[in-house]
Amino acid sequence: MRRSLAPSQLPFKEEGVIKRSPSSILVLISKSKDDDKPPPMKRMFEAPVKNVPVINSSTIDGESKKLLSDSADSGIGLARVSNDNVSDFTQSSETLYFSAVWGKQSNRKHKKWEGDGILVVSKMCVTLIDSDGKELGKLSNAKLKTFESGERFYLGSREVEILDPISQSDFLKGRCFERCQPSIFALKPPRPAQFQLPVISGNAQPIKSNILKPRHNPEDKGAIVLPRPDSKVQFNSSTRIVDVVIDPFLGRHLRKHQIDGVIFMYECFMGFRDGGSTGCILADSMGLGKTLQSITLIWTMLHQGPFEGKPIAKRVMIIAPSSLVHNWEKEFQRWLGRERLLPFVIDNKNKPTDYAKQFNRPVMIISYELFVRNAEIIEKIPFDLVVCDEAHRMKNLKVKKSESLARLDCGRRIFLTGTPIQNDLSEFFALADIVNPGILGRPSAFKRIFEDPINASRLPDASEDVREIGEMRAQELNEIISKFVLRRTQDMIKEFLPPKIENVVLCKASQDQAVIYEEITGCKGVRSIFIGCYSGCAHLYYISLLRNLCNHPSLCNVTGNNEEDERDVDFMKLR
Ligand SMILES: Nc1ncnc2c1ncn2[C@@H]1O[C@H](COP(=O)(O)OP(=O)(O)OP(=O)(O)O)[C@@H](O)[C@H]1O
Repeated sequence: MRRSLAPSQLPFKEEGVIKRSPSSILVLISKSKDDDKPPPMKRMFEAPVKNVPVINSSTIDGESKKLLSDSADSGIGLARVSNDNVSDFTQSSETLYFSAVWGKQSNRKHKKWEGDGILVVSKMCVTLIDSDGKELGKLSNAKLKTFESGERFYLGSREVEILDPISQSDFLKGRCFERCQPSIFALKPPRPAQFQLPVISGNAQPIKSNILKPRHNPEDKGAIVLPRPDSKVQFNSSTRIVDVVIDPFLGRHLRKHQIDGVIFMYECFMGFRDGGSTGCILADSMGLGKTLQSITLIWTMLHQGPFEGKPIAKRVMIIAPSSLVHNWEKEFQRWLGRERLLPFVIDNKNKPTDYAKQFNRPVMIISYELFVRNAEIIEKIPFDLVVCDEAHRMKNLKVKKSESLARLDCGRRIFLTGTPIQNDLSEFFALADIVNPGILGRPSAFKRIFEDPINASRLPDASEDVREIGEMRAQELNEIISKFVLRRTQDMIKEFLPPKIENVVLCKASQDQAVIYEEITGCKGVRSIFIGCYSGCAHLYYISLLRNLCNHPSLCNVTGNNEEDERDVDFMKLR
């Protein structure tokens, strides 16, 4: 989207001053018996009579005139008239796209446009879409009119001005829509050095050395050095850059994919990746060691930083399901030992207010339930990093934990989850929007630009066009999310796992199980499934009933949903 052409900056143009692009005029032609008559005042695709000139064959050169008349002969079609090369789109099925601005119809000279939009001009119709992907109006069977930069026309109750052509690929990928906004949390520059009183001679401090040493030697064998800020990152030129090296105490345990994961999280955390957002989702599948990767990053950030070597984080909060809170504590102990870092675990005795008062234990671990209950107090603690384990719990933006988290004044957020997309893309949107506010745009726009076209393209009866646009949008979405989402599968740790051994052990059914089994398999519903004439969809119901029976007969709860089956299976006999 061309922000320089924001509606507020585009007043209506005065009569006769519309600038015509010298290189390209696009003409939409519909052969009609009215074509030779002057257009009535408020017909679709006609310029407002007062201030917008209508392009017709008398306003263009000879060659173009020929093209127009040729095109007009063949009915509805598109023609591009160009000064240097003339190409005929009359028979073409090509769709063309333009950026545009739109507003209410009015004759006021200095009116502000209400919004940016996109015009989709196909052979048969012209559609105006707003910058959120919402269709604002459509015109089919358009009458003879022209398209070029600066051209204005009416579409329904709106007036539209064409800006520039958009490439087909930008439209198919959804790039022309307004969506990616940078995170609201900009990278904080290092704090300026504190003012120091001039000292009396003789008591002068030794001159600070210009060379700062990294905490661990980057030259050591096996040293893991994190990336330095590059030219994309803004910082004061006098700031000294120091290598950040992972503590070898942890580094020697890290597997290759874990090193990559720590580097990825570090780059996001520091805003070094494209887009500059500072949140990320580590979506490695189960067992890849997301906890160790997070602990490594936390430990590094608590002691080091690339700018003047100053640590980047002073306080870190880890939010986890209550069943995993002590697991986190144990993992800290396992990898760092209590003498290096003793996390502050919030429970009935230790409150967030106690954590806020002390400075020796920088890492606070809290369950989601206690986090929500203490949200108001926690909001006042200046955390530099928040890590959320099993973050798919935030798949709904309206639940309290999501709302409380979104309110935290800490832009450095790391979400850990093995299942970032559980059911649909709107759940993923919620995660992304909390971790990097605004990165996927507004929810309604995301739905229209990505979710709906992608879902539509996966339906079995999707047309070729629908499939193409869905695939392109999916590709584009992947590209956007790859900046802040990292996912690896268990292939990464295959080499570290012992071979899988499967043992099949057959167990004889008990007498009760055998009787119930006969009851179930002999009932009307199951019999009709077996002979293939069951019209309902109770297959899964019976499968889970039989699976429960294998575990224990008392799990066959017949007071379930399916009344018909309940009547059919006479479990009362068993009691
Ligand atoms: N480099 C390593 N060397 C040895 N053990 C490791 C290493 N990385 C992780 N582990 C161990 O593997 C186990 C699984 O790790 P972890 O719980 O972090 O996985 P995860 O990705 O968080 O899985 P989940 O999605 O189930 O939470 C843990 O017991 C952890 O201590």
